[in-house]
Amino acid sequence: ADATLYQQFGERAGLVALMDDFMQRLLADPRMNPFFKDVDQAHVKAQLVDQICEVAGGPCRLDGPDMKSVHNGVDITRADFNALVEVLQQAMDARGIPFSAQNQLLGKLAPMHRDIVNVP
Ligand code: HEM
Repeated sequence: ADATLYQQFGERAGLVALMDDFMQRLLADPRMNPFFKDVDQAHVKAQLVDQICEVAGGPCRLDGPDMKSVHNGVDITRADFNALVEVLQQAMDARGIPFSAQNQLLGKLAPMHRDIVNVP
């Protein structure tokens, strides 16, 4: 059978490694650093692992506030959203996640912009 999306991300261990690298890249990116430098990075990474695991069809559930509540304390533009996606793509490339799997995940995350982008 074909590998599931969750399997193509290396299951939970693969997602933990991906989110560790992603957070390092967010902090290293001058566009993203101001958003993430002062947050509880370990917590955000752990929540992202659960969320992506769930979105990719794995056996996890994100337990936390909805995306609108999480992000409404921060001003986020469409350009900010696109920059975060770009950094995520770099992290996925670095881990050798197949392009088609990357695109499937991004297709599931993209509609969340409606709840996350809150500045015109
Ligand atoms: C599809 C895109 C995104 C997803 C799936 C996502 C998901 C998440 C999740 C799961 C959390 C942790 C929530 C919790 O504490 O329970 C979080 C927190 C956060 N996100 Fe996002 N996010 C996205 C886009 C963005 C963008 C574009 C920005 C800003 C450029 C951003 C900034 C933040 C910040 C600053 C926090 C920490 C909030 C805090 O702890 O006060 N996120 N995000």
